[in-house]
Amino acid sequence: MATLVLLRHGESEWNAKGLFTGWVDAGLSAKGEEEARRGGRLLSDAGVRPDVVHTSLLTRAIQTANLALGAADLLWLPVTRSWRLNERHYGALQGKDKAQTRAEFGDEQFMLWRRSYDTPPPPIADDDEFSQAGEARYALLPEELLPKTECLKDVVERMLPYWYDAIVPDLADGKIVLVVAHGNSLRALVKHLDKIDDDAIAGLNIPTGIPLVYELNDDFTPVTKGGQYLDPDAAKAAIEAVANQGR
Ligand SMILES: O=C(O)[C@@H](CO)OP(=O)(O)O
Repeated sequence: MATLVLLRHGESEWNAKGLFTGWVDAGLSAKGEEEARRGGRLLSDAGVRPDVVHTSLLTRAIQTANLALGAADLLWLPVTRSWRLNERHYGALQGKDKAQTRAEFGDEQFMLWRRSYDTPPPPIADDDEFSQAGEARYALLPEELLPKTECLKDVVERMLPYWYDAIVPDLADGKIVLVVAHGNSLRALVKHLDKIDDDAIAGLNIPTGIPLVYELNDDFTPVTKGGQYLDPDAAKAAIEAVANQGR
């Protein structure tokens, strides 16, 4: 049996402003910093002590990992980072206000872009102020792999190689693995773990800063579908809030 802990970063400055964020490198808000610390305390209170950590390359996930690990007195843990755990690239919607986008394009189109499995937003132009073209952080990434937009299906496809090549080997070694990532990269991972179908995944939202613990069987399938949030009541309220963004 193996233990996997998923943690979405705390509230970012852009979450607080209601903007589509994607690969834009927004930092945590003061509330998000506190959520991250609380996530670390929830882990230690529950006696869940990760052995290794995986994060995306985005500041809000890295800050969250650091704050949570600091609160759990685990800042010394080995950490590996990958672009494959990044948030979904939101294409030309990056930097746009969610409520305004919904008002302009209507509820159906807004939800298609936000939660459908295979409809990506329009691609972002390289000269858009919110494009990642030329960012030093992705200098080692071949140009054809740097997304200009992604739907959740694209995220599943670019995330799974990291799951199988980097995370599963740690789990197979008997390590408790903490993955600190994003709303949509974690939705992609949960879709895979819980075998959620392409339509039903639209209804799954992940709250900021609350650890989600999965016990896994020897074949890395969940013992209990959906795992267990360490603060289920807070998770329920926060999931509702994520679902209602832009309204
Ligand atoms: O803007 C984003 O990048 C994501 C996560 O904050 O938003 P949404 O929940 O709308 O997919």
